[in-house]
Amino acid sequence: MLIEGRQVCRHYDEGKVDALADATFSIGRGHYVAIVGKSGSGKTTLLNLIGGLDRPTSGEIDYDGQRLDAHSDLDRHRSRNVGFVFQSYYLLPNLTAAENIQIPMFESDYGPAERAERAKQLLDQVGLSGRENHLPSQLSGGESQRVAIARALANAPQLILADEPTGALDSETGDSILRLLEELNRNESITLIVVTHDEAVAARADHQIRLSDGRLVSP
Ligand SMILES: Nc1ncnc2c1ncn2[C@@H]1O[C@H](COP(=O)(O)OP(=O)(O)OP(=O)(O)O)[C@@H](O)[C@H]1O
Repeated sequence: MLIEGRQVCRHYDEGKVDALADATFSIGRGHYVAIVGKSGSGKTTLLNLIGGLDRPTSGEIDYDGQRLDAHSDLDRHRSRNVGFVFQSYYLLPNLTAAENIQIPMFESDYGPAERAERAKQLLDQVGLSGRENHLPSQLSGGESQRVAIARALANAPQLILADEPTGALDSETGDSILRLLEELNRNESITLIVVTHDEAVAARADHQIRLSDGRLVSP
């Protein structure tokens, strides 16, 4: 298994809010998994724990056999292993598409020429050839999300975590974004975890992790 969680809990406000309680789950290498549930059910909380953006209050999460806990280097986990895609893209408005894609590469050993070449290749890969110098304001929502996906791929991650990646897009554009993520999963064996409240989106994944009030429920 690539990711294993055992009795993972995340409480907020000194235990008054159980965002996630006793979650035990496993996700295999190369799998395509949806984390699905209503608003407030704990989906983003679980995704953030897997991605090392947050730590559990109790319980254990192992990534590729390494414990993600108070002693582990979560910065390293995030920059080496994980590509993040969010509903609202989070592109920096004053940087071009190519510059946005290069941001995570500063955490790796790429030199300037290699960074520029890699950004160009990644733009080609997400279907945006020739848009290197476009600013985010010059891109549509779907194009912005493609740039965000290219940025997620910057350091060749094993895992993509996508939090409502189609939430801000119309259904046709959303479908094309899901197809792009699914191609990366299928063709490059990147493990793909998509958070969604939309059952139709969840049904596209091979496995579902279903949450209700912070607890895992059987399908
Ligand atoms: N930083 C925080 N402090 C206090 N409570 C929080 C915090 N973050 C999340 N929560 C609470 O934890 C619960 C789970 O939130 P979470 O964002 O994981 O749900 P979600 O399923 O992703 O919801 P949505 O689909 O609306 O984004 C909610 O009750 C939320 O209010």
